[in-house]
Amino acid sequence: MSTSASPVVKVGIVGGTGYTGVELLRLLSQHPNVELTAITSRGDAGTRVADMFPNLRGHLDLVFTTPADAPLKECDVVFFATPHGVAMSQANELLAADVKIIDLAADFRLQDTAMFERWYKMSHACPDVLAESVYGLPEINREAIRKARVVGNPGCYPTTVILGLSPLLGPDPMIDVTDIISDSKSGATGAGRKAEVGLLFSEVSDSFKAYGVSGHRHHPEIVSQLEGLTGASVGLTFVPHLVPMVRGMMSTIYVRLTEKGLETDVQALFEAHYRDSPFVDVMPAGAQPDTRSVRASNMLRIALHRPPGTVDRLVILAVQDNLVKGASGQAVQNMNLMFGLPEEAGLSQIAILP
Ligand SMILES: NC(=O)C1=CN([C@@H]2O[C@H](COP(=O)(O)OP(=O)(O)OC[C@H]3O[C@@H](n4cnc5c(N)ncnc54)[C@H](OP(=O)(O)O)[C@@H]3O)[C@@H](O)[C@H]2O)C=CC1
Ligand SMILES: CC(=O)N[C@@H](CCC(=O)OP(=O)(O)O)C(=O)O
Repeated sequence: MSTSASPVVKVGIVGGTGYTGVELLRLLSQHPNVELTAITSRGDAGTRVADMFPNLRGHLDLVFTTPADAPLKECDVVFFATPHGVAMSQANELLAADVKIIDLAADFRLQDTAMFERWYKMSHACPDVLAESVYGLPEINREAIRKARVVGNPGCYPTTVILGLSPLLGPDPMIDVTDIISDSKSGATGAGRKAEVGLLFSEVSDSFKAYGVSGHRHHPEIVSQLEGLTGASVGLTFVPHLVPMVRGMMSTIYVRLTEKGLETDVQALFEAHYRDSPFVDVMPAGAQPDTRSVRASNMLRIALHRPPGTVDRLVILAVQDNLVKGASGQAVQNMNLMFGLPEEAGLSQIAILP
């Protein structure tokens, strides 16, 4: 990285043709401190990036290269916008060349290798690198991310659930941590750009369904982070849904307040907790955040409700763009911290309405 008054970070992206890859390209091509150096595709090597993605015409003059030909070792940081298992196979080689790594997949999210192997059906290629990696959720791990060489960017659902609950946790939590319910919904880009019958327009549109109810790989990721924040066993019912929209994610989280929580002004608690977090907006009590209000921006909006019918129920609404705060925007936020840049650099986009 150059160290002039306006430092420049040389960036490589493995997996530039997918949805999170093109979102990284959109954000990084406008970032004031980034020089995009390498972008890979196995199937489209030789194609100009702006020919595949016309939104980048005039902003990016690069050609896809194969991962083997890409000058990844000349970069300061490489983003892996690839399926699970790709980043860990190249991590040691890149680290030896002094290249930092941000993985958008799950190779560096679960510290327990047995748990990783159970959920992802592959053995971990570099447990030593996993042990030094940092879970890339800046709002809970900001200082550790600043010093990290390897960051495991969170899954999209976990970002909404963990940030929706984090102010309520700690050794003496405000909620009953044994009984948390998250009813979560994602747009179809959450499943990536791959060709699959279940993702066809005719299958997804004009319909609405739950999936992964008996087990989803984000469940252990969320639980392990919540347990780290509270130091106790967490009981979570997590039900993801696929909704007929392109981008956007919403988690509706149901909890029961403890005596301590009932005595606390939870609205003030959330506002104080996120006062210095530029990408978490705690809306006024009773507000109704919608996914449109965060579309294409790195913002996660939260609102708290105390619905009638019980004395201790708190409902937390959390919305984000799954491709931005849920993936590529969060990855850029992590890069900013790792390179001593302002956390908001390149991430000031306001949501698109309508
Ligand atoms: N979509 C979302 O909302 C979110 C996704 N994620 C995670 O981010 C990662 C990327 O997701 P997404 O962009 O949606 O996925 P896509 O399926 O849209 O894209 C995957 C990309 O990886 C490349 N690729 C596939 N296999 C390999 C390989 N063996 N070596 C190198 N490159 C490879 C493909 O490019 P090519 O075939 O051209 O080489 C393609 O560019 C995934 O791990 C996903 O789970 C995380 C949070 C949210
Ligand atoms: C709608 C949809 O299918 N979403 C994906 C989650 C996307 C994501 O964040 O997943 P990773 O953990 O793979 O990074 C799913 O449920 O598998």
